[in-house]
Order: sequence, then structure tokens, then C-alpha cells
Amino acid sequence: MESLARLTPLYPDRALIVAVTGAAGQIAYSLLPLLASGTVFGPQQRIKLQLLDVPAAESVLKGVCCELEDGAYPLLDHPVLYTSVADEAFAGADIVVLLGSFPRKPGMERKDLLAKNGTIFRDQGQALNRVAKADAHVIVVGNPANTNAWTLSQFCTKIPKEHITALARLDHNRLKSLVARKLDSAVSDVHNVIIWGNHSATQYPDVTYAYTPQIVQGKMRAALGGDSQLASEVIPLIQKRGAEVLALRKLSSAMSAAKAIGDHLRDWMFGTQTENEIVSMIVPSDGSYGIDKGLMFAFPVQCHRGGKYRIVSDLRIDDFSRKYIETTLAELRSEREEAMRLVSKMC
Ligand SMILES: NC(=O)c1ccc[n+]([C@@H]2O[C@H](COP(=O)([O-])OP(=O)(O)OC[C@H]3O[C@@H](n4cnc5c(N)ncnc54)[C@H](O)[C@@H]3O)[C@@H](O)[C@H]2O)c1
Repeated sequence: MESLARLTPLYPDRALIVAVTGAAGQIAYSLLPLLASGTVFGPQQRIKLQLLDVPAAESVLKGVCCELEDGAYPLLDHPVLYTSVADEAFAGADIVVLLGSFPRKPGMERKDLLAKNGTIFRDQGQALNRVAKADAHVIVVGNPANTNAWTLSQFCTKIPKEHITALARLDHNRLKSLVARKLDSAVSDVHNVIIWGNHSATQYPDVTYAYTPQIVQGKMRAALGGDSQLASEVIPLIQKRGAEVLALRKLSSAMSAAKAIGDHLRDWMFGTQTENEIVSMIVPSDGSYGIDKGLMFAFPVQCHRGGKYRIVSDLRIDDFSRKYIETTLAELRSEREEAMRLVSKMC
């Protein structure tokens, strides 16, 4: 159960300004009620929403605003701002949630996807530079999330680099829930699973440091059947979970993505639930574990109230884990190289 004391308002005297892009899309449809109801920023924090989508989505976005009005959320300031102009959506924002991105179409090559999104995240980085608060906190969700966040940070120099993050929490939650189901435990009893690397099929879902009241730290890999079972079942299941949901729903994960965004923002702004709790966030590398400085990489982190976090940098990595980390690192380096080439053309 969430401690309400932990959620004392960040700004007792004013509304927290939250900008959301891709606000006419399906994740936003699950996320906006969580923001408006106090589930993310606490039951006393007033919220002002500033929503952005492309001009073609204006009517849908207007409909979403009607529904937000009809929800009669006590914490929500009216009117909800909706626009297709990034500078209007980002003006004075404290929190920026970037859902909008260009989706991969059949037959599209990865470099074309990076190019399309490179332009979007360049433009939005420049808009944030112009109008967002210098201490705004940003989460990138639109895929390819790590590299979009990296591109954004190249053009958004006003906001400190460590305030620009991306979402690994959905993968983290998927792993936590899978461990709980496998051990027949409560989800709340599972601690310190970790996602490393790219939000893609190369990510490394790691249970080495996970524990429950029954399984002490260091015994989890064995409790889940040993390394061969992890390699053949648990790890691929998490790596491919997004594709599984997509195949079943014919739509990508949205409800669980919205829940994960809320978890990421709440832990980031209010602190992780206990001193030793580890969560996974995509943040710029500080060089820990041999990951190139500045690369946007999912790491184990611990957060402290006010939007501070530290990468947990002293975990021992054995050969089994190192192999997976190197694979996802190689993929991210190649994505960043491609993005760098595009960025140098854009400057
Ligand atoms: N990191 C993660 O864990 C994770 C998980 C799930 C989904 N995602 C990604 O999140 C993104 C959003 O997912 P969704 O299901 O809501 O998609 P969606 O297609 O339902 O909605 C995306 C919205 O973004 C808008 N958009 C496109 N370009 C824009 C721009 N330049 N500015 C503002 N809005 C723009 C579209 O018009 C659309 O309304 C996708 O890229 C998806 O792949 C990431």
C-alpha cells in the first residue's frame, strides 16, 4: 500500500504543470485519468494538463478534453489546454511526458524510423529549450525510446541531461509480475528486479539481485530454475512481451504502459519506496559498468524526493549477465551512431 505521507504535494501552493505529447493516442487515454485523479502525484497536488498532438488528431484530442472535463476530477485545473503547437504545450512545464512518435510501418527500415523520429525529437528538444522550465523533468516513451531521448538531449541544452529519462518501467513491471507468478508470491513481495539496456528485444531482464521474503538475495536465479531456464524461458518472455500483447490485442501495450509511466514519475519525484529499493530507468550513463558516458541506457537506480536519482553502480556482474549487457549495449551504440549521423546533418 502506497504511503500517503510520501506523496505530500510537490507544490502545495500551485498546480503542477504536466505536458503530454501524443495525447490523442491510446497510452494517453489510460495515462491522463491517472494524472488527473492524483494517482501519480498524490491526492493533494493540483494538476494543469497541457496536451499536444498533430493537427490531424485535433478532433480526437478535443474529445479527450471533453472527457477530462466530464470526469469532474477535483485536482484538475480547467480549461485543459490542447494544441498542435509544441511551444504552447511545453510552456512552463514541470513534467513532460513524450508519448508522440512516428510508428514503424511495414517495410520501413530502422534507419528511416530513426530519421523520422530524429526530426520530431529535435524539434521538441528545441521547443523545450525555448519554453520549458530549466528544471523540468522529462520522460520519453515514444519508440525507439532510448535513442529518441538521446536525440532530444542533444537539442535541449537548457534542461540538465540527468532530467531527461526514458521508460524501462514497463519491462521492469513485467519482470516483477512474472517472478511473482512463478513463485506464487505477491507482486509487492518481489524486490529489485532490473532491466538493463535498450527498450527493445535485446534488453536484459535480470533477476540476480531480486528477492522475496522467502528467497534471499543471491538465490533467485536458482529459484527460477537456474541459468538455462532463465535463458530459454524467462528472459525471452520479457524481451518479447510487447510483441505478444501486440499480436493478441492488435494494438500495443497501453494500459500497462500508462501504469508504468505513473510508477516511473512517482518514484522519480517522490523517491523510491524504501532506501534499498531498486527500480529500472533509462538515464544517461555516468560510465558505470563500462557503459559509454551519456548513452541512454536502462540501469538500476534509486530515487530521492525532488527528482533526484543515482545509478546503483556497485553490483557485481558475472559472465552470464555480462553477455546480455554487451548485446544490448552494441545495439544501442549502433542506434546512437545512426542518430549522431542524422543529428550532424540537422545542425
Ligand atoms: N517505452 C515503452 O515501454 C513503451 C511502451 C509502450 C509503447 N511505447 C511507445 O509509445 C508510443 C505511443 O504509443 P501509443 O500506443 O499511445 O501510440 P498511438 O499511435 O496510439 O498514439 C501516438 C500519438 O502520437 C501522436 N503523434 C505523432 N507524432 C507526434 C508529434 N510529432 N507530436 C505530437 N504527437 C504526435 C499521434 O498522432 C498519436 O495520437 C509509441 O511510440 C509506442 O511504441 C513505448
